[in-house]
Amino acid sequence: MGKKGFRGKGRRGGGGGRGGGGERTQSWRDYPALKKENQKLQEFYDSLLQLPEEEKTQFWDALKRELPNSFRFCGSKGHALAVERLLRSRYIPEIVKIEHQDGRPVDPPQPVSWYPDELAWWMTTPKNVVRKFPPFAAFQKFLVSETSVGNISRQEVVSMIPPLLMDLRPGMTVLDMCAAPGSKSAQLLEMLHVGEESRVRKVLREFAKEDGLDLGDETKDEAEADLEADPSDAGRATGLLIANDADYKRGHLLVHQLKRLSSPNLLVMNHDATQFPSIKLPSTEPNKPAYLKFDRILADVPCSGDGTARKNANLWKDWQPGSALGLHVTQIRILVRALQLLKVGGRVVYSTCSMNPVENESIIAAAIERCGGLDNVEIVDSSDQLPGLVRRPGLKEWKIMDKGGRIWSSWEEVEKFAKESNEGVTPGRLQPSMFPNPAGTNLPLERCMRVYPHLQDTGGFFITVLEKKSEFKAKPENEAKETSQPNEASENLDTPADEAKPEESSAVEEKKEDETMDDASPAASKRPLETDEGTEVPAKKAKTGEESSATATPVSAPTTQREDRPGKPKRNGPIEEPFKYLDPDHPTIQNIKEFYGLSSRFPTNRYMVRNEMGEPAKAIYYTTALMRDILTENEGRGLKFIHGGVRMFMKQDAPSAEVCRWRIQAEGMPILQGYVGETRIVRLRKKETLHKLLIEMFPKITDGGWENFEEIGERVRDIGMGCCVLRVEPEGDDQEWQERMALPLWKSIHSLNLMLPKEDRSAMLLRVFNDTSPLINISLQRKEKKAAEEQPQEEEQQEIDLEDIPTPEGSD
Ligand SMILES: C[S@@+](CC[C@H](N)C(=O)[O-])C[C@H]1O[C@@H](n2cnc3c(N)ncnc32)[C@H](O)[C@@H]1O
Repeated sequence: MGKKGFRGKGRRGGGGGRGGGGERTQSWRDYPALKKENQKLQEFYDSLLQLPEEEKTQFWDALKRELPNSFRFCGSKGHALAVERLLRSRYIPEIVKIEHQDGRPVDPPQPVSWYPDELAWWMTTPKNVVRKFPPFAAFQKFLVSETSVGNISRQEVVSMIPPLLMDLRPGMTVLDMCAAPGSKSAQLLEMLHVGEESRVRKVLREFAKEDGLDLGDETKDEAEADLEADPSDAGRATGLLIANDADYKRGHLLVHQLKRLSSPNLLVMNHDATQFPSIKLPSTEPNKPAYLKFDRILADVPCSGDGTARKNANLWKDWQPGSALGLHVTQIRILVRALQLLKVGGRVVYSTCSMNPVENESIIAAAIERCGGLDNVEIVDSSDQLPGLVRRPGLKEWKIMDKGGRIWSSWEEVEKFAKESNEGVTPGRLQPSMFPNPAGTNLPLERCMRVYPHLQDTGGFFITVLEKKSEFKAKPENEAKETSQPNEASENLDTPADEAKPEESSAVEEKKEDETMDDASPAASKRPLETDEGTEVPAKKAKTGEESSATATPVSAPTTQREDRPGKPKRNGPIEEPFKYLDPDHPTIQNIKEFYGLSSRFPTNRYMVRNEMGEPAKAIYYTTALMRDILTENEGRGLKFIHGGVRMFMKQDAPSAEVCRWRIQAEGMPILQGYVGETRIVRLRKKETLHKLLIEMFPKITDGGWENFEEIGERVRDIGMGCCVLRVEPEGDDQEWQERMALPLWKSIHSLNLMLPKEDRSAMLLRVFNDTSPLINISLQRKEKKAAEEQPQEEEQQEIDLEDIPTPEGSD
């Protein structure tokens, strides 16, 4: 659709807001188009893809058009579906009223046909039009608000494909090797948690029955819950996702993105994936160390990213054949390492947002060759997966464009040229593994999957699913090369590692992160990952290539813990705080248990803090049992863990000694709430009661203020001070008032406060009440009123000080 004009009514095109909104007609104007031409790029793909003339035009037209706007509903399925319902019922009816300037109606968002459960959507109106054009304002607000709280992921549709081909199931151990900014990791994490909510509710119902409590009829969801899907931890998800990125800053972007999913099953690491270290597990046999192997690995590697030209317009001027050539060796190493780390029977999904075979089919062929061939690694036929997704088979024959733009069909041709015309020197950056290997023609490379922009109006993408058939000892790089194409004269054989230096190879600009943190960008690494300050390298490179796939990669020097490397400058960023688990008998844990009446069924040996002393100071985290084993077993081994665990309790100033100083944090609430005793529970049923608690911060309950709280009034008047669980159990038929939740509520001497970050309050106000009014800080209003008076009363002053403290933003 591109840059066409639009017209529509006012700023409230999609509804929303209790405030005003004009009825002006608005139009969105064109802006000067960037020149989208690159002669070498066109020459290369015309020669490589050999598309029929008509299709060739469609291919280039699509690559030059602006990308459709796409997004995915995320989080637990029930919640994601609730947010998706709002799109249908509240926003689409308004979007269809918007018109192009020529009177054509705007296409409303549509579900992506091949994405399960209609959770992925797209619309032809580009992102920047939705962002800037007033009639889309309410819809844009919805997108931004739900993105900020983690219910929507603004993700390019092709980037959603790789996780869907992983056949990932709850309970699995999963590694995402190049994970930042994290949209695919988010998908993987959701898959690990599939069915958890209903499993947990079913188990809690069984516990209640054992305790002689009647919870009424089983819900449909509970009746359908499959406890066997992940049976060992009272319905909770036991799997693990390690999201890794070599870039420290992008690693933290990853943490920011994924923290919103509040998963105790997520560990974020910061390693070069070509040398991803072996992770120790508690051993079950004496003198026989055990190491973690993965069921599933995603290798969404750094690439030249020519498939993203629709949204990275700079690619048109920046594209150089050398960008792809320079990443080839790193990509092979990452894939070989992935195959080594995999369990037999496990799957690696390899993907790039490039259409260049030197980053795709040649990597698959070279990695299989280095791992010992098809007996050890199979290319999985995924043609029956994702029906509706139009794709093309992988190439069996291809050509390579050298740094200077000359196109070569085979390594023999290169060798001949080097010998006869170029004084034995190979043209820039070429090497044998880049070319179709005559010895490897039996590889079913047609099982690889190519997605081109014109097939269904997307970016370009490449995906291949590999399965490990048996353990192997990977061939060293040189040996693999010599076996395939020996050539003593080639300069490349002498300097293969140099070719992979990412800082040389990334001609592509790293993607500018906008508020959506959309991915599918190339993001090739921009600095040396394998050299400098040897102590930082977690696993020796030579060993990585040569070891058996079953063997551990040793860690060369401990670097994780603060005390290990005092004052040492760090390649990747500051050293992270250590992870220390608390003794279940620790007085703080005992105090928490007592105050909240926590059931003894809830595990107490998974609480962790992040400081050298191992004492609860600011936050207490909760992790799965597997993560605890990993973090404790690998302490001091030099592994760079940058995030793990969900904040379960936060330190809080309390109004008296009897009140527990550890409030339950919102992100830990879904895990813990079913185990909290009745003494700390408040049950809310009416929509308007929640509205009051969301919009008002610190509403007063003394002096009869509790009477304004409807069905919870008496309960909040009588319950002891401190943190309690507000169980939201909606009643009535309102479709937008159906979702059950548990939220932390703090009771002070005079007031109440929902312990939610402001952006969560605002997002919930918009979602449940279609209300965009600003929050009202009652405490602040009172404070201002008092400041206007001459002498504030001492007791009142004290109340304000106490109430000013318990806001989650302030204390996190
Ligand atoms: C294409 S992006 C990954 C996108 C990501 N999978 C997603 O869906 O959001 C490639 C990532 O690889 C990282 N990277 C580059 N070289 C790496 C290496 N040797 N090891 C691990 N990560 C690397 C980059 O920092 C970048 O974040």
